[in-house]
Amino acid sequence: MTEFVLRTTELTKIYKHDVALDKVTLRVKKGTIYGFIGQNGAGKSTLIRIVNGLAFPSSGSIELFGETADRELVAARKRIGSIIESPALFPHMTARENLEVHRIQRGIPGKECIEKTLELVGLQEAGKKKAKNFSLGMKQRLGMAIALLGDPEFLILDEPTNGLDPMGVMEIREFLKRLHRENGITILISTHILSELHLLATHYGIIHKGKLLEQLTAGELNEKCQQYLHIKVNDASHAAAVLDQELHASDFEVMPDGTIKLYQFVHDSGKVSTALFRAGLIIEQFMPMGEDLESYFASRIGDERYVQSR
Ligand SMILES: Nc1ncnc2c1ncn2[C@@H]1O[C@H](COP(=O)(O)OP(=O)(O)OP(=O)(O)O)[C@@H](O)[C@H]1O
Repeated sequence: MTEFVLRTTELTKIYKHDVALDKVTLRVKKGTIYGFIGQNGAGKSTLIRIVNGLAFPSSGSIELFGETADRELVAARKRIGSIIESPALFPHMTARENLEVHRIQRGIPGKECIEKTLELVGLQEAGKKKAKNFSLGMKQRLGMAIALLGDPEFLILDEPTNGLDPMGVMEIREFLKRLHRENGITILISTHILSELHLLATHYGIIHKGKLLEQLTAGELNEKCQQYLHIKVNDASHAAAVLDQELHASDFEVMPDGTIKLYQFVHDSGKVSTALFRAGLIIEQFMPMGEDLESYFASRIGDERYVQSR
């Protein structure tokens, strides 16, 4: 069985005036949550549309569940559930009725899947309420329910938290985590807001102006965004001795300019300042530093506005 749910090779899409995708080679491993990050117009929706068979590439290829031939791709797409832009809902129908229409349209046998899916997204109590009267969060959950009908192995969500308030964003995040944990589903989620993916994605792909700039795991990203205490004192070697002997710190660096980067005690910095002070050192600078995910993303795509305010 193939290790990858989705692979694209040098995928390119050229519109009349725009190169929407420029030789994108992307890998989504089975069982991962892939955060697909890029600003508006970066090319995320174009890639998702091609994967779903809603647009055709100008060149390059895609592989879904190990299949590359056109005929096999049609069958492979049945194993995908997607929400692209706003979910297609019938406003005058209840959640249950909406699901029933989609079930019939997609030829999914057996009505049992409707209750199961409503329960999965927490809409079993929505009762007679019509979709037009749903909150945005409920609409998004109903959209997810539609995507989840037929037990897809791969869920693709294009900006699923668009317009949601922080509570709604958190709700969706918790729901997706549970779905991933309990059902082992592979998820690709596109967004231009990196913080929404924090604590959710296991892998990241950064796309900018149609080019895939980087793919990395959550662990690699965290390492790049490592937090540390920036310390400047009147005597760096004395301070290093204090860190070593008093605090038994093992992870710090004395920089050529005499400042110290201490990668431990970031959330317990009082201990450090007290030890330095007691040793008679004069503390000139003392602050937590490091990139957060948002500024790392900004620095990768060269967005000066974010980089300078870091
Ligand atoms: N049907 C189309 N015809 C012409 N140009 C298009 C078409 N669809 C997308 N584009 C262009 O391709 C580029 C990538 O657009 P795309 O919608 O894929 O970006 P995105 O990352 O999904 O952004 P957003 O978050 O705004 O949807 C943009 O420059 C866009 O204007």
